[in-house]
Amino acid sequence: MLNRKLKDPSLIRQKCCIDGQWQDADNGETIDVTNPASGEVIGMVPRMGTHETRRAIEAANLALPAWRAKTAAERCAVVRKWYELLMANQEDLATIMTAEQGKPLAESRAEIAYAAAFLEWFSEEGKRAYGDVIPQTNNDQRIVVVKEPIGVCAAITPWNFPAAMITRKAGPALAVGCTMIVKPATATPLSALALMELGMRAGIQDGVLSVVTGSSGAIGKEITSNPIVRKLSFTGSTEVGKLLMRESANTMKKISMELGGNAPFIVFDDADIDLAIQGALIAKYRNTGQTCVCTNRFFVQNDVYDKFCEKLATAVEKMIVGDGLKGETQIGPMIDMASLEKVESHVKDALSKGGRLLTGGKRHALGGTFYEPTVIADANESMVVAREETFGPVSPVFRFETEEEVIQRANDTEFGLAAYIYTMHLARTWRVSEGLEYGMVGINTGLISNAVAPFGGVKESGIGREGSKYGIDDYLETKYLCMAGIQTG
Ligand SMILES: NC(=O)C1=CN([C@@H]2O[C@H](COP(=O)(O)OP(=O)(O)OC[C@H]3O[C@@H](n4cnc5c(N)ncnc54)[C@H](OP(=O)(O)O)[C@@H]3O)[C@@H](O)[C@H]2O)C=CC1
Ligand SMILES: O=C(O)CCCC(=O)O
Repeated sequence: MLNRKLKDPSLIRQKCCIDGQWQDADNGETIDVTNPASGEVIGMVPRMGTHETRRAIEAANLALPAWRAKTAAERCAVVRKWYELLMANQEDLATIMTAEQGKPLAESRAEIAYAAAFLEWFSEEGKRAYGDVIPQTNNDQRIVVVKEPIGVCAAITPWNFPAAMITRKAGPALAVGCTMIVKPATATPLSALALMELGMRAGIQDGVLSVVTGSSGAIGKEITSNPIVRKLSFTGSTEVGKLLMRESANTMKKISMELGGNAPFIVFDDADIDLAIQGALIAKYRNTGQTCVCTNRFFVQNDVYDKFCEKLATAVEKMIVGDGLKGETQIGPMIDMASLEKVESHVKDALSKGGRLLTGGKRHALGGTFYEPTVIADANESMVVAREETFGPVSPVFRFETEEEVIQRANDTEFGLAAYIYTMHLARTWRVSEGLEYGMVGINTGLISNAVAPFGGVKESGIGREGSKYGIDDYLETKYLCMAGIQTG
């Protein structure tokens, strides 16, 4: 039983919070929440739809005037308190996350700290939504620019980061005076509801934040069609992102999209290979390969190709697969059977097109949705893994000869989220970083995520930036005040 593992079992909420009230679905329907490591049902949440979502939106609209009228310091104190409560409950929140998502407990703890860091950062940055005074072109006028909260916002979030993707959106929204409705992924609602519970304890007022679980189609349609919602922030697949963008066009919402990737990880001959292996393990196998910034394609230069493949396979072979709640686990289960089957099909395709299996390559003996961490050498561009995001623990390793060639191959995708390069050559670092059509480039590191840095992609990987000082802009409107009559008044 999950609640027996928690210091504070009241963090497990199985109702949604709308307008400060914990509620069931109008028709009483529920959805089971399962542990992907065991298949065990660990809870149930309401299957809400259009009407409940509309009520949450209306409550957010009613709560907006009072929330935006508070001073930035007052709002930011609440967000800061929320941060403190996340950290005070880190262990319980991590346990809930691992139970419903599967990632190793150490990664869940790290995600709670990462999620909390967004609240801490925006509780400070929210006080700095500065405007401007622009030098006038006519002495009778003053040109003043003010920043205002955009209004009622909505967040639709994925299962792979059940806490951080919520705080990365709700933190800036609430800090600058917006209100928000969150629709978490159906696979991981308990983390979202636990965050909501802590948000209420922190003093978030009724209606300022609501969490609605249930039918993604119905909730999504209400969010995108309702004119009250002025902004939608989405993290998830490119396919759903495009659909939501199309649906939002009619009401001309401001949009942030954080979508899929096809990250290249480029290792040059002059790289520190051991450092590159360390980075590769993080950039590829974190969250069992299920992050949008996970490496999808390794490109390794000729002279170090064999050495890199051998070292990577040796390190990957040692990774411990198992239930994330067990302390030693490094690779948890895939989120569901469909994800496992996608990984299987990518591996099968790669091996049928000349890939050389160095380790892994099949379902793990533990059964369920566990898959062996895998390394495939001699990858080539005819393989599906070259084009599609695998979203699983598979490393295809491509060989390259020249810098120009690898930049061109790395950019040969519709995606442009994260890229990684390993080289000790300073001028090359600049050339390659500038040549890569990606929103983020890790240089001699496999871990780029940081609340103080701008996270986001180019091309079909999305629109907008989250985290950092840039992440606040998406929740603000710029208003221009033209003040005349200065000389005559
Ligand atoms: N960029 C990223 O970080 C992520 C990328 N992905 C990629 O997408 C693939 C599929 O994963 P999946 O979880 O299905 O991703 P989705 O894009 O389907 O899910 C992300 C969120 O969108 C919701 N959603 C799904 N369909 C709709 C809709 N029609 N209207 C409104 N909301 C909707 C989901 O709800 P619900 O859970 O209820 O379906 C979830 O809350 C992965 O294998 C991976 O390749 C997935 C997650 C994150
Ligand atoms: O994978 C994702 O859905 C985005 C979050 C990843 C990160 O912030 O590191």
